[in-house]
Amino acid sequence: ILHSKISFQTGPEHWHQNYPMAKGDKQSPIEINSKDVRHDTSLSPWHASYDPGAAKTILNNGRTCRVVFDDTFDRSVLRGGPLTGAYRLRQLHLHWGSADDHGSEHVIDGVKYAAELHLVHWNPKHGNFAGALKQPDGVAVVGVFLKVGKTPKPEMKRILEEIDNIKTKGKEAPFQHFDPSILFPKSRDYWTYHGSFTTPPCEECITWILLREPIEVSPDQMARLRSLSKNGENEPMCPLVDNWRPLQPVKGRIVRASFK
Ligand SMILES: COCCCN1C=C(N)c2cc(S(N)(=O)=O)sc2S1(=O)=O
Ligand SMILES: [Zn+2]
Repeated sequence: ILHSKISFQTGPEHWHQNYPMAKGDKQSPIEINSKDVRHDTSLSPWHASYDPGAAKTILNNGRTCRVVFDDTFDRSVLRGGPLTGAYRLRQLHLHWGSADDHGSEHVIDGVKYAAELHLVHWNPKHGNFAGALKQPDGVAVVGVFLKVGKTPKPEMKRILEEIDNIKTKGKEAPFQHFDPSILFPKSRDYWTYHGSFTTPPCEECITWILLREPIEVSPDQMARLRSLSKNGENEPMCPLVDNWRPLQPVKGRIVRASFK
């Protein structure tokens, strides 16, 4: 019998076959080892000034849960920190695991968090988002770690309540009057380094700003995230979990810290 084995080579170890950047020397995510981090006193604080009216929709694209914002003008912007100029907020999304002991993309001194929130901003000096992807200073992503705890952030509720309306791939729902800066932890401390998208085509256009202090989510909120399906509504339910990319080589890059 001819064993017709169709191997769908879609895993992260195969991305480079279609996206050569995936094997570049500035890939993300990476592990942050505090002993190798350099405290940079010249790093200024970062500031987000977001317009709640810029929030538009929330969707399940089969790979993550994403909130999209109006980025047609400087309406919701990120400034300061390692950045020059104002970067426009385009979307936020999450990466999470099938259990609480893993799920984040970046790892801090061996610690994997249950999830990682990414707020994606782009530099309007490059005209549009597509143009920004081609520039080393084109995109800035703020990463916020999520850990499971007893005092969940009430503001996380808003995103996770919407999840019931976008259970399957392709589902989109209005998501308005939302200021994502309410998701930020108290401390402004961050690490920053130059890296890439953690999904294909893996362009190396991202200034990563990873917040040191995690925010808390409840076990129920994590269960909701894990109740999303990778498949469409007329297909079998396939839990959308473990949508994180494995660690990539640091290749001599310096990670700077805004704190001692
Ligand atoms: C409305 O947005 C259209 C483009 C959506 N994007 C697609 C990704 N896979 C992606 C992954 C990103 S990550 N995990 O490196 O932050 S940022 C990003 S993104 O470039 O913002
Ligand atoms: Zn991401």
